[in-house]
Amino acid sequence: MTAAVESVIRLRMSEHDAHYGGRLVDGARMLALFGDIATELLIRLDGDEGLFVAYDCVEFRAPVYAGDYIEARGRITHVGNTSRKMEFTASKVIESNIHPDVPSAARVLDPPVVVTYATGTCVVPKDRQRRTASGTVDGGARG
Ligand SMILES: C/C=C/C(=O)SCCNC(=O)CCNC(=O)[C@H](O)C(C)(C)COP(=O)(O)OP(=O)(O)OC[C@H]1O[C@@H](n2cnc3c(N)ncnc32)[C@H](O)[C@@H]1OP(=O)(O)O
Repeated sequence: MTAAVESVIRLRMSEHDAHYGGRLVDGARMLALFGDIATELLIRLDGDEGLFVAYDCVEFRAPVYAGDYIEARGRITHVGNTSRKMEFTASKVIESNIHPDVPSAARVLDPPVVVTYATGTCVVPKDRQRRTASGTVDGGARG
């Protein structure tokens, strides 16, 4: 049996990530994080970066601003022949810009606020899968 495969990325949204009025971050920024999460999940499961074939659900549930700390998580929910179905969440764990007169004021969100939720499917072609029968990646195969 293959152990549960999960991945986590935590980072701060920078001023470069602000795209809209009020320093609002583009929703595509969260999808870029999910792409990196998916890549790690595939490397851990199959020893290959794979390809994202489709999102079947993307929900932007709360706004993200420059200065916020975001924790993105993902897990594989189903392993098919070449397909790997995944579920993703991005949560705001620290909120910045909370005081109109004190730009450095910020607070920890407990519990975190889910800002983006998505499900999707990635593909690793059979000839690129390097998972052994015991569920571990065969590190010896190259080229
Ligand atoms: C980790 C992140 C990476 C990226 O972001 S990469 C950048 C964006 N992605 C791409 O550029 C990928 C471009 N697309 C492709 O190159 C091809 O397209 C694929 C290689 C991804 C797939 O091509 P083929 O293998 O010929 O497709 P099939 O044989 O029709 O399906 C393979 C498996 O994928 C499932 N599938 C196909 N379409 C969908 C869909 N729309 N939603 C959910 N699943 C889908 C099928 O069922 C099957 O699965 P089963 O092998 O396990 O039976």
